[in-house]
Amino acid sequence: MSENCIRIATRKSPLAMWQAEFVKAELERIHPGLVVELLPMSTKGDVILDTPLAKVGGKGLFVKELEVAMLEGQADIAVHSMKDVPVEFPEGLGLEVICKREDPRDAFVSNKYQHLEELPQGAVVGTSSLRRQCQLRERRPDLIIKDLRGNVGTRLSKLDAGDYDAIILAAAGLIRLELKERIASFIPAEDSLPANGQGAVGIECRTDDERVKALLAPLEHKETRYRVLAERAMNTRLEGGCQVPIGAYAEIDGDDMLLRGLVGNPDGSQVIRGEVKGHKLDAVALGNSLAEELLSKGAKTILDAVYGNN
Ligand SMILES: NCc1[nH]cc(CCC(=O)O)c1CC(=O)O
Repeated sequence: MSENCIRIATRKSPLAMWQAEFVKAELERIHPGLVVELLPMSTKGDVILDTPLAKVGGKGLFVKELEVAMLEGQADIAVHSMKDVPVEFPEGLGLEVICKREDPRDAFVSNKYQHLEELPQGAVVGTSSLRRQCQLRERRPDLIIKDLRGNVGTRLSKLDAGDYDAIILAAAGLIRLELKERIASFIPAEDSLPANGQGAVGIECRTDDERVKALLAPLEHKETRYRVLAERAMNTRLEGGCQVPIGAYAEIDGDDMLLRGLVGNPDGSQVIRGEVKGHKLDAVALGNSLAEELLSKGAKTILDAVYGNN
């Protein structure tokens, strides 16, 4: 591949394309003369759109094809929503850069109501995220949760068609796609603890590609990396697949990190919460210790039931 070119493997969804274009623009701005090309691809996760994600199973549905492209040399880097990146990378690939985080909160989107609290008894809420479902049901067992899949645009059109009273989406995706005005209200982390990595974009590349790694380095955002490291460490220790509602959210103030986590049942009948505080440089240790705390408080029973380890 030419010395002065970088090829980005990306999914074709508008959000994935936005993220790839963002990285392209940043790289071209920082390295005048560098040519950055996009290689848009379909992934298994894009193809199986009519099955609830929790039932599709298998990790990394949205990244595998991109990784093959890098290993085979058709592409140099892949840009991912950190939320969708599996904890382990194939031999020869690694997550070189984590970019500055967008708003990590979940967003309440509705054409009729401003806030979650305004929803009447039995209102229909769209989400396919077990994490969001669990936290909604915990407070409002009366709500009817209906599955909602597809790209951000598809989800909004299903809301507009009247299929739901409200839907929950990541604020970051809406903001990036210039759809911020669709957000009726931001749901505070206390009420809907975000998924690990939500709102952060990561860049994967071949671990031995020093040329590409040097070009990518200026895009790294340290604070976001510590936060995402802590959140992912918690998830990793819990072996969090997509069948279990798990939330993990780290914040940094100076050198201090506060990491909050939860594990629950999809129906919200059991929700286990915990938090740890420590130095941001101990992000991974904090994630591990929070996972241990959650396991000892009963998360183990929930996980065993879901994974059939009894
Ligand atoms: N699971 C799909 C997905 N992956 C990343 C985002 C949003 C943006 C982000 O978290 O960076 C979304 C959509 C959503 O959850 O509403």
